[in-house]
Amino acid sequence: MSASTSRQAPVIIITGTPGTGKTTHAQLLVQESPIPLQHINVGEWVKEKGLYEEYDEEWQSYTVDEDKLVDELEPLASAGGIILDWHTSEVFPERWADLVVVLRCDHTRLWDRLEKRNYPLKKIQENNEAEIMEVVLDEARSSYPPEIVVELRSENTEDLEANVARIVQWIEAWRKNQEPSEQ
Ligand SMILES: Nc1ncnc2c1ncn2[C@@H]1O[C@H](COP(=O)(O)OP(=O)(O)O)[C@@H](O)[C@H]1O
Repeated sequence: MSASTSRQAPVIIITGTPGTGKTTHAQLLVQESPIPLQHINVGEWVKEKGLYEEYDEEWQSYTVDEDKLVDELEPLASAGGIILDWHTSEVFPERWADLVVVLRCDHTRLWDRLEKRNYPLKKIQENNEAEIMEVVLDEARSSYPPEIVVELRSENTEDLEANVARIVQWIEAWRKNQEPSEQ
């Protein structure tokens, strides 16, 4: 049920606690992918397209209008060839997803990355705790079939390069699998 046979290119969800490296991975993947992929930084999309209900000053984040977001993304997901980069995944319907990558990072390293981003202390603490408690991983595992959910470490550049190479291999295999149904 996960992969749509009519799609010419897959939908890849890259999720993980803020700071684990989703955007960094997505950007490199766009460069390395054997087929064109559009990187959608969902948080940025929400802001640009006004797909939110309100801005929460205390948490310095937007309360997303999930129905609007799904409606906006539906045509792109149906066509395929996108990377959805967001810290939560359950809002994306299972039928969209061909691969769900969950990035993980040591929590002390994550703390440093979020501090550099000038996040308020409360937000750093919350994200740090979420990473320790595997909140994003649990969410992905409870939203998608186990065979399409992959947990990858994102501690350093070696990890980044190895992860992207692995996703590229997965794309090649996905393409091969699609061939018989396209003829
Ligand atoms: N695997 C990695 N190796 C080295 N630095 C990384 C890695 N992943 C992320 N970073 C760094 O951590 C910071 C946050 O990365 P980013 O991709 O913006 O995370 P996210 O999109 O998950 O919030 C950036 O400064 C990025 O360069």
